[in-house]
Amino acid sequence: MNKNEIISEIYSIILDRINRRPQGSYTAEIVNKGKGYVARKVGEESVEVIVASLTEGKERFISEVADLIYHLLVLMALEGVTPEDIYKELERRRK
Ligand SMILES: N=c1c2ncn([C@@H]3O[C@H](COP(=O)(O)OP(=O)(O)OP(=O)(O)O)[C@@H](O)[C@H]3O)c2ncn1[C@@H]1O[C@H](COP(=O)(O)O)[C@@H](O)[C@H]1O
Repeated sequence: MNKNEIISEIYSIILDRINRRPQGSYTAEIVNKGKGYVARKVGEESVEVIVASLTEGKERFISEVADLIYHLLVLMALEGVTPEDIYKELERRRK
């Protein structure tokens, strides 16, 4: 897989899980608990990124950043916001 496309690929898989809600899908499990639950997971993972940065070292930091990005993508999907929307906003801000 092209590394530059991994965010879009995972986002597509997340959309599929939200539409189909298959058994055994973690995405389906947290989405079934509601947007508030997913939003709180984003908050929880953000705190874990901070703790990893301050006390736990690089490997743990990488793992927690990946967890945060995944949960953010789920929340974005529930908001109807795509990675392309975020890329556009970042592009607009670029100096
Ligand atoms: N990238 C991820 C990913 N990163 C982290 N996680 C899950 O996020 C959880 C991490 O949260 P926690 O540490 O709080 O663990 P937890 O205690 O199990 O979570 P809670 O009970 O608190 O909700 C773990 O259970 C991981 O399995 C992910 N789950 C799925 N993906 C991607 O999403 C796709 C769809 O996954 P499914 O929905 O499981 O099919 C997969 O193909 C992956 O690409």
